[in-house]
Parts: sequence; C-alpha cells; structure tokens
Amino acid sequence: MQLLLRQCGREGRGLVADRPLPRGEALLQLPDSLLITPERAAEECCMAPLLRRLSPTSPSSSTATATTPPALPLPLPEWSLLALYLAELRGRLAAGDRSSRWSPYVAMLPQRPGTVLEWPAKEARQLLRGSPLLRLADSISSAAAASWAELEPLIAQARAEGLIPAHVPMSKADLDWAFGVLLSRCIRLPGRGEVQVLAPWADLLNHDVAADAGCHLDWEPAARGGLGGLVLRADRPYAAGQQVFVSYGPKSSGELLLSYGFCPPPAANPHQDYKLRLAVDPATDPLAELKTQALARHGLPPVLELPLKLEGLPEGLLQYLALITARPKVAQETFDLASLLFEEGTFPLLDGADTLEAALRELAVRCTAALKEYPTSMEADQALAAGAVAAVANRPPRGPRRAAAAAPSPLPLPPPQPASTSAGGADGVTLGTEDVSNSNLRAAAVAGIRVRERQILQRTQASSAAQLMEVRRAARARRR
Ligand SMILES: C[S@@+](CC[C@H](N)C(=O)[O-])C[C@H]1O[C@@H](n2cnc3c(N)ncnc32)[C@H](O)[C@@H]1O
Repeated sequence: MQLLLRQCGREGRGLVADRPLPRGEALLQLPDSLLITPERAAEECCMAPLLRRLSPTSPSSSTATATTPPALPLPLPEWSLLALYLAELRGRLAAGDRSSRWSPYVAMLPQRPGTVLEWPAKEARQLLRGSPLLRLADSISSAAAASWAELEPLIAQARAEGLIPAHVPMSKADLDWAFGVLLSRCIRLPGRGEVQVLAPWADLLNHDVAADAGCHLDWEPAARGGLGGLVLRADRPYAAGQQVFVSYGPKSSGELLLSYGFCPPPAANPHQDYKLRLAVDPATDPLAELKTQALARHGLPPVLELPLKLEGLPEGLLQYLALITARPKVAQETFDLASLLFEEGTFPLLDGADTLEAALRELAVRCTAALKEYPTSMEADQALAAGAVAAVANRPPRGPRRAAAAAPSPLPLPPPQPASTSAGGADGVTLGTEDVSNSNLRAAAVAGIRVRERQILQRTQASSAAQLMEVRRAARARRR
C-alpha cells in the first residue's frame, strides 16, 4: 500500500504518498475482481435474469485477457448498466441491506456529486447562455434522460416479474444520483478496449489541471509485460504526505464544473478553451451534401467543435472554415478544394477569390457574433468572479472532516496536510464541490469562465483581423 486516504482541502478526500515514492513506481494496482465493470453490473444486478434475456446472441468484441473474464454481449449501454447497479446498491443500503460486497464502497460515495445534473434546469440555461457550455450541459442532461427512458420500462418489467426486492426502490432519484456518480467517477480504460468502469479506492484520486495527460489510471494487460490490472504509475517522484493527482483529461474549467462539480481558475487551466462549433448547414448551403461527402473523404464530420485558445488557432480550423464557407461556381470543385485544403494544406484561389481570406473573415465574423451572445458584460462578470474568489480564498472548505474515517482505509489516517497548490494561486481559487453547491458561487464560477471565453474570442478576433490584413497586403503586392 503506497497511498493513504486524507482530507485534502477543497478537493475533498484524496490519496497521498505514504512514503517517498520514485517516478515510475506502480502507486496503485487493482485486479479485475475489484472493479465494477458493465459486465459485472449486468451479472450481479437483481435484474440479471431479465438482462440476460435482452442480451444480443452474437458475441461482442471481446475485451478478455489472461486476467479478465471473457466479455459477454451487453444487453444495454455500459453507462446504463453501471447506473442500474449503482441505483440498486444505493437502495439496498438505504434500507439497511448491506449484503453486497460493494456496500462499503457505495456508503462512501458522495450523496451529491455536484454535477450539472443537480442544477435546476432553468438556472443552467440562464447561467450558461452564450457559452458553448450550454451545449455540453444539454448533451449531459439528454444522455441522462435517454438512459432513464430506456431503463424505466425495464425496471417496471423486472418489478412485475418479482426480480427487484421490495425494499429496493430503483427510483428516478436513485438513477439520477447514479448518473452523477458516473459522470464524476467513472473511468474509461484505453488499455482495455475503452471500457468504462467504477474503480473503488482508485476513484479517490483528484484531478490536477497541470498533471501530464499520461498521468492517469489505465489497464495494464499482463500479456504485454504489464501488471495485469488497473494501474497508476508515478509520473514524478512524490514526497511522503504529498497528494497524488491524476489527469481526468485535458478538460476546460467549464467541463470540470459540469461533469465533476468543481471549477479550477480558468486563467490557470492550460486546457481552458472556447469550443467553436462549425457545421455544414443544409438549410442555407446548396452544396451541403457535396461538402459533407468531401469532408467524409478526409475523415472529417459535417459538424465539428474546435477548441479556440489564447495561444492560437487549433489545427485545421481555417481549412474547415474555408470549405464550409466556399461557394464554388462548379459544384464538383468542392472535392478538389477539399483535397487542396486537407491533403496539401494550401488555400487556393476559388473563382478568383482567396479562400484563406474568406476563412479569416468568417472567423472574425463568428467571434463577433459569439461575443454578442453573452447576456452579461465583461465588467460585471469580472466583478462577480473576483467577489467569489475573495469570499472563498481564505476560508477552509465546509463539511465533516471525519468523513474520511468512514472510507475503506485499512491504515490510520495521518494528520492533515497543508492545502494543496491546486487549491489557489494568483489566478484565483479552485471552487470545490461544496462551494459550487451554492448557487451564488456557481454563478460566480460561470462568470469567471465567461471572462476567459471572451478573452479567447477577443484574442482570436484580433489575430484573425491582423492575419487578414497580412493576406490582403500580400495579395496587393502580388498584383503589383
Ligand atoms: C473521482 S472523485 C475524487 C475523490 C473525491 N475527492 C472524494 O472525496 O470522493 C472526483 C471528485 O473529487 C473532487 N475533485 C477532484 N479533483 C478536484 C480538484 N482539483 N479540486 C476540487 N475538487 C476536486 C470533485 O468533487 C470531483 O467530483
């Protein structure tokens, strides 16, 4: 055991090194039997007999290895199976039924994971107006609603068949809670066919925006010289008592707020962005069908979200914009244009007009339009965000600190450590899950995100205007 459970300031509980640990060391190792996989959820869930009848008969793409059982065809999406099982375990626990071996795990899960699913719908729409985060919030709630719509009739059927014990409600509230737990704790394992699992104990690791993208939990197949289990390797040396963080992925502060219920200062988050949505529009573009085909030939979808950042434009943005804004007189030229843009990386003249110039112009127009979408002013958002920073900067997180004692730590808890560096800094403070459960602080967190999104849009607008002038100057020089 190299890691100990601790209360770690705004992050809540976390895992710390129990002694100096060298880089590369396996800090944590869990065998398959200690993971809640979708297959295990389907087999162990009280609805298993019904789920078995629903299973497709054809074999699924197997993720079996020497250390994992063969994967059975799944009757439902992974997410729904995990949610179903979690909801059952929660119901059992609430009724005092501790018969499941996962009870201690479910008992230590947060009652309110703090994701956007807990925000009142009207508040979410108001708060996120103008920001691309509104699309993300909508997609999260739609996914949860679709999963519930799929599960509700099955739960009713299983109850009618007497599969669900009377003391287990399997209510919508239990499922909603399960969706929040999954959003904030489920781990996807690239080393095991991208399967999504719940990993008790490992899911006590907190996120650091600065952690290397490679610093994450993954499955190490024994066959390829790995340890044959879920493993976290130290990405750097750790001192005794130092909190071990992982990367939940290159996520913006808004993505973390909606899915994990905490908000690091956007200005200190290297993954902060503004997701610009680009799409071929069949309603206004007579060449939409051809453009969709041309994009597909280059492996590109007809709708794309690209992350604008302060540091510069994402790769491929101008090429994509050049294609979707182009109006070639000869329709078939769409394919030639796509090849020149996406294969050769050149912006040709189209019917005498410069496609790079058109793309830059369009980018500036879209930034201007996006800036107008925000319902608040930059100054108001700056004041709101700064007020929240001042309010939380020097106060310790609320909540019972003895919660860690109830968690499955086989060792006594060492004394509290100083607040981690990720909890503050010159660019603001991380608003933790307890903070953002307060709607005023939630509003302030979103205001801070809007400030950064606007700065990104303004910078992009200015740099596209500067580049546009450059392109025009070069064109004039060519004509002289
Ligand atoms: C996978 S769990 C990690 C363990 C969690 N701290 C706990 O007490 O159960 C993810 C949750 O931890 C918290 N968290 C993770 N990283 C954080 C960070 N850098 N700052 C604040 N909260 C964090 C959030 O509440 C998030 O939903």
